[in-house]
Amino acid sequence: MSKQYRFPENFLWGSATAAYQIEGSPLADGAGPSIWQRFAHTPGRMLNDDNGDVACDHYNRWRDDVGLMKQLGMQGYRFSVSWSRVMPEGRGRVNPKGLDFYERLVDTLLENGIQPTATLFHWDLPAALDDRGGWLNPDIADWFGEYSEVMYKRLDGRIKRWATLNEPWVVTDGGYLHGALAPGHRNRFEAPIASHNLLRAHGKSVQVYRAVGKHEVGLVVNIEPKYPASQSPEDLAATRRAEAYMNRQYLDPVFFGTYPEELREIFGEAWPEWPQADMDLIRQPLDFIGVNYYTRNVARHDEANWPLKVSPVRQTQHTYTETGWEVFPQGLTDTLTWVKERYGNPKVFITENGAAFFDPPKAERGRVRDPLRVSYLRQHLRAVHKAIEAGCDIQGYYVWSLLDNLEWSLGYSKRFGIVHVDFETQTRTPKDSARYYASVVASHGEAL
Ligand SMILES: N=[N+]=NCCCCNC(=O)[C@@H]1[C@H]2[C@H](O)[C@@H](O)[C@H](O)[C@@H](CO)[C@@H]12
Repeated sequence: MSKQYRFPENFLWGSATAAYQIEGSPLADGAGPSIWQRFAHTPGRMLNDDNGDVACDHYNRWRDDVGLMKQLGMQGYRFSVSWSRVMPEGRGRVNPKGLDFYERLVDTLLENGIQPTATLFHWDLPAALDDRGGWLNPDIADWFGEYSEVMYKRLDGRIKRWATLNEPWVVTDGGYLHGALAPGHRNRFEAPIASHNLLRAHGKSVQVYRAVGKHEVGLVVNIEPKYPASQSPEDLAATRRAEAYMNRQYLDPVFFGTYPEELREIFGEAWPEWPQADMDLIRQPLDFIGVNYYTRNVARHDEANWPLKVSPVRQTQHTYTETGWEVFPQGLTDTLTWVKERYGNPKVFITENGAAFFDPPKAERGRVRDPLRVSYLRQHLRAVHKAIEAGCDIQGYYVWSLLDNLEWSLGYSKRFGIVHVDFETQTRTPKDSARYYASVVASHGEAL
């Protein structure tokens, strides 16, 4: 075996999913609706009118899915908790059957030697809270703190690593600025408020964890490195705006207590003055940062592209995935070294990395060949190793995703899983990429 890809002894190899994308049964056993339950049942919002009523039926098949992770040798599993399954109205009443579901899942993961990592909010806000303004209502920081306390008190210790939020940028950009994701708003004035309240809620949750938790809590962000299409002043400024908007908007407040100045430039009159008390709340010390990496962006100035005035430039020399993302593994190394240099080499887990390539709706004689995904994983894991060799404190990697699942408003049209799901029969079939990833895990990276 080549020794060139040696990973740290305690490096954790896992896979990741999210509640609304895999569980199904969104209203079972006393669960309340989330905004994604509402959004997915709103005509015209979802490709092919797909929804999460069944998804991967993980709510009923969770034990077999843990068995699948065991079979693949997974050491960790990152999942998300459906807030409205646990608290149907988002605050106040706790639904014991909702809590029981996650407790059984966690106990079974532990019995199988798999470390659970839970994300408290992965986009599926309780609909009852959205009725009260959702992320636009400043009270949501306390609502999220209350929900966090329920989860921390019940499961901390068995869960030793918590993430408060998943990708506040996507929630804001998709849910409040461009409207492609729930709750489907398109408002330049709402987006900064929602984004700020997401960070305030994160800060409140971390404060609660420091009071009742004994292990680790962090934040998961998507980072997409920006490269200028040219060295023209316009393209360089556009690249800086895009980089501030997607990559610094969340980590700067958390690490420095300040927003990037470009945000006022981008949002203009729609960017409020934020109280110092808010910035102090957001700036809670964290135990780790989760980085989700998919692709890079080559940015050019585009006066017409509201409000960022930036557009991507397609790179013809590289492969693109089914979601239209360039395969660019060097961007992962660049992202990890950028985080190290800008934020003082914090402990990082790559909490999502993967790709959608075309896979058939059904396996053929028990096999699903996905060479492009095998190549994607190999290249990106090598990119991680390169960052580790550059001194980055990377402590784990979760492939997105364990299962083919509901790709939000793109429905079931995009398959990210290393395990194929036949959505007619719910049959799971490990793809070639699952076998490859399992061999990498078993060899602790040497099979890369
Ligand atoms: N150009 N461009 N932009 C790329 C920006 C990526 C934004 N989307 C994500 O990161 C989502 C993350 C989410 O956690 C998961 O729930 C989603 O299923 C995956 C796959 O979509 C990724």
